[in-house]
Amino acid sequence: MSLPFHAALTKAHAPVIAEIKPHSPKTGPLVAAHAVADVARDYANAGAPCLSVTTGAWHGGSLGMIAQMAATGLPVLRKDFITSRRHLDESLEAGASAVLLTCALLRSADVTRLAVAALSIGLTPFVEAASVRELEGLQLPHEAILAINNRDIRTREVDDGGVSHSELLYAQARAGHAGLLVSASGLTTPQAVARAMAAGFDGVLVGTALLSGPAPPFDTTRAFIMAASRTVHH
Ligand SMILES: O=P(O)(O)OC[C@@H](O)[C@@H](O)c1c[nH]c2ccccc12
Repeated sequence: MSLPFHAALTKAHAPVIAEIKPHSPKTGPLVAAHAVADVARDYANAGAPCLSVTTGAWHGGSLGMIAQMAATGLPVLRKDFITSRRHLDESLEAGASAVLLTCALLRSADVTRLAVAALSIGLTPFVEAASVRELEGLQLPHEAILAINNRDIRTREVDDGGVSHSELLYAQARAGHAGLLVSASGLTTPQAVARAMAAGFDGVLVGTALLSGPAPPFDTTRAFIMAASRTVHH
């Protein structure tokens, strides 16, 4: 039996996790707090199967935004620095369907422990790794989602800063995890999304680009959704 966030991504025609990051440390304000519910509705209407929100204060987020976004009926990923069982319970109570576990913050044994604990209360663990070393020690339950974070400071300067990082780590990630693989962060164009899908990823996560484009979020999201549409194989 598959949990809601995992199931929604698995069966999506265009597996785009659309994220709201109210404030970007890099680009400044992206969404006013009062507009979170409206943007979530735009994402849903544009065809996103799953949503994500950064709840940390440094991103202008809050726990209450989860419920505002879950009101769309779509499952919501909580992105925050989650390091304890208490954070998992708090996420569930706030209405989340999935939680971020960041490899850079946790020992790999703790990633596994928290992933198992998340699943036991019905939350999908969304585990973010950014390097060969972080991937090496990982032992994840099959129902966890493994995301390659493209924002890796160590390679930012030698690649194009985005999807090529996912392409480089794809084979290792696939070999180390039997479940879903997502390319996350730094996907700035629909072309980058198409490349991640062509590389073999099961989905993508996009935040800033949906909110900072010249067009309204609905139109931008449509373009990213089209780029992620799965080609039908016979
Ligand atoms: O806005 P982008 O480049 O599409 O990236 C989103 C997301 O991955 C990023 O916000 C993120 C990655 N890891 C995190 C940990 C906490 C909060 C936020 C994040």
